[in-house]
Amino acid sequence: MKLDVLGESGSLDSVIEVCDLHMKASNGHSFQTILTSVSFAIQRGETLALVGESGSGKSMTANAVLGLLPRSIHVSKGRIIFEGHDILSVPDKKRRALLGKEIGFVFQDYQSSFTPFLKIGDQLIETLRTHQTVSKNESKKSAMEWLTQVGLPAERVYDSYPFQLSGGQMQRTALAAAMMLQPKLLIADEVTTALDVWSGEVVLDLLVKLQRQTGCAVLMISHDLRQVLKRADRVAVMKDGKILEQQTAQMIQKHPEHPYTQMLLDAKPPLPEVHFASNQRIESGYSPCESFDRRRRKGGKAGIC
Ligand SMILES: Nc1ncnc2c1ncn2[C@@H]1O[C@H](COP(=O)(O)OP(=O)(O)OP(=O)(O)O)[C@@H](O)[C@H]1O
Repeated sequence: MKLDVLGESGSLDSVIEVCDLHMKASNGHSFQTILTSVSFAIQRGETLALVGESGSGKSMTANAVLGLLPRSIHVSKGRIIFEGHDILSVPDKKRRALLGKEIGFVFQDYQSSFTPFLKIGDQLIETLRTHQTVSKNESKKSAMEWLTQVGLPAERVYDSYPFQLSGGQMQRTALAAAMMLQPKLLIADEVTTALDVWSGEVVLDLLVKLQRQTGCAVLMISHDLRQVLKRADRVAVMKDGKILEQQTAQMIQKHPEHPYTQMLLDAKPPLPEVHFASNQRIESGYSPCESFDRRRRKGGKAGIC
């Protein structure tokens, strides 16, 4: 079902529109409201950040877009329009076809992005061939190109098992896997949470670089206002399942309207300067972020570089 959303949203350029979304959670006896009247739209090439403290409803909003809500949670009101399709009412088969191909996603838990006992290259090929009619050789070429795009030594990562990659490398590989299908919308949910600050900054810079190259829309989810102010075009500040204010990143920084936004701004500590170019390849030895990442994961997996 393709909807004509012009007139309701006022724009045909929106890749995604979330309209008056309400959600409730059930504990088996009663319902608790977890999201109230959440609305936003993201245009092509634009990044909207949902920012707020833990439990404010950021991930559930993203999960609703992805159709990945837990059984205990349901949408009680509202619509989510992706490229003219109301994805809350499209058949499961159609939604599964959209996922990955047209809506890419990278989550904070990079470990679960890959099957542990399959080599990265095989997994990337499978992802590509699930969504596109391409030969194995073409898939390999494309996978290698995208691994290079995220600054990784493509040959070695392609031939590695996930356990042979550091956290930063895994998250970059997950970004490559999401972007190689050239989605119209990328959802990046707390992609830096499991990384050290340095690796996290590199991954976010790569995300911005790839977005500029492909022109996709990005829904960036973070609890860290300082991270998103550097990269988002617009910011929606969430608390207790509601959007308190939604403005350009510049306006949020200079003229926050809500006291809670001001509190988040006041609370932010300065970010350390990262002098690692996001597109820099790691030819040999560990990059500072990978070394740091290895140290952080005591007795962890050997990095591959
Ligand atoms: N499986 C679940 N069943 C019932 N309620 C849930 C479930 N998962 C989350 N919630 C509730 O939904 C609300 C929104 O949670 P959500 O995970 O979207 O918050 P968040 O802003 O993404 O937080 P975080 O940054 O910690 O992930 C919270 O009140 C939370 O307790």
